[in-house]
Amino acid sequence: MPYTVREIFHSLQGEGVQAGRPAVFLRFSGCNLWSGREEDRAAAACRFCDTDFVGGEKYPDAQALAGAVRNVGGATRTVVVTGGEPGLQLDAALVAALHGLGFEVAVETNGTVDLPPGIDWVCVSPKAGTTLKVTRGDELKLVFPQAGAAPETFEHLDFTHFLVQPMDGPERDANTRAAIAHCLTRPRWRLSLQTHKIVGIP
Ligand SMILES: C[S@@+](CC[C@H](N)C(=O)[O-])C[C@H]1O[C@@H](n2cnc3c(N)ncnc32)[C@H](O)[C@@H]1O
Ligand SMILES: Nc1nc2[nH]cc(C(=O)O)c2c(=O)[nH]1
Ligand code: SF4
Ligand SMILES: [Mg+2]
Repeated sequence: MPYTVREIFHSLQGEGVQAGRPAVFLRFSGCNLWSGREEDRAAAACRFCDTDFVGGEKYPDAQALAGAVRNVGGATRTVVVTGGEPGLQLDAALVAALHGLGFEVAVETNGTVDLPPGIDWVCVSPKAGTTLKVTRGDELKLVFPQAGAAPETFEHLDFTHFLVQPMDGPERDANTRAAIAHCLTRPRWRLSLQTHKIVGIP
C-alpha cells in the first residue's frame, strides 16, 4: 500500500511518559478530524491542532518507508508514528517492516480509528465530541482543558498512564496552571509538557 508522509525527522520525544527519549518521527499526512486548512478550522471536530500535516511525499510500500525512517535516525531505533492521524495509514505491513529494521514502534493517535496489532507503545489523545475506538494502551494524554472532555470520563479506560497536556495557544499559561491544579487534586493524573517547544527542537 502506498503511504503519504508529511515529514520524517530525528528528535527527542517531547511529550508524555517517554519525554526525553530519542526517536524518529514519522508524520503521516491527513486527519479525519480536520482538513488541515485554516479556513476549515472553526468548523472542524478538532480545532486546536498545532501541526501542519497537509501534503507531502508518497512512498510506494512499507519497505521503502521503513528504510527512509532508518536513514534519518542514525543509531536511534525508536519511531514515533504520528500525523495527522496515523491510524488512517499505519498498517501491519509497516509495523512489520519497522520491527524488521529493529525499531520499537510508538504511535500518537486520536483514538477514533482502529490500529493494527503489534504496536509497542500506544498513546491515545482523546478529542471532545468524538467516539474512542482505541480504549486501551500505554498512555492516555488528554489536551486540557477541553469542554466536553473532562478527565474523569476517561479514568475507567485501560491505560497504564493518565496525563493532562496544557492546550497550546493564546491561553497556554492559564491552561498550564489549570493542568497543574488538576494533577494536585486528582493524583492519578500527571502533567505532560511539550518540552520540545520549550527547548526549541522539532
Ligand atoms: C498533532 S497530534 C497527531 C496525532 C493524533 N492525530 C492525535 O491527535 O493524537 C500529536 C499530539 O499533539 C497534541 N496536540 C495537538 N494540538 C495541541 C495543542 N494545541 N496543544 C497541546 N497539544 C496538542 C495532540 O493531542 C496529540 O497528543
Ligand atoms: N519533539 C516532538 N515530540 C512529539 N511528540 C508527539 C509529537 C507529535 O506531533 O505527535 C511531537 C512532536 O511534534 N515533536
Ligand atoms: S486529531 Fe490530531 S492531527 Fe488531527 S487535527 Fe486533532 S490534533 Fe491535529
Ligand atoms: Mg507535535
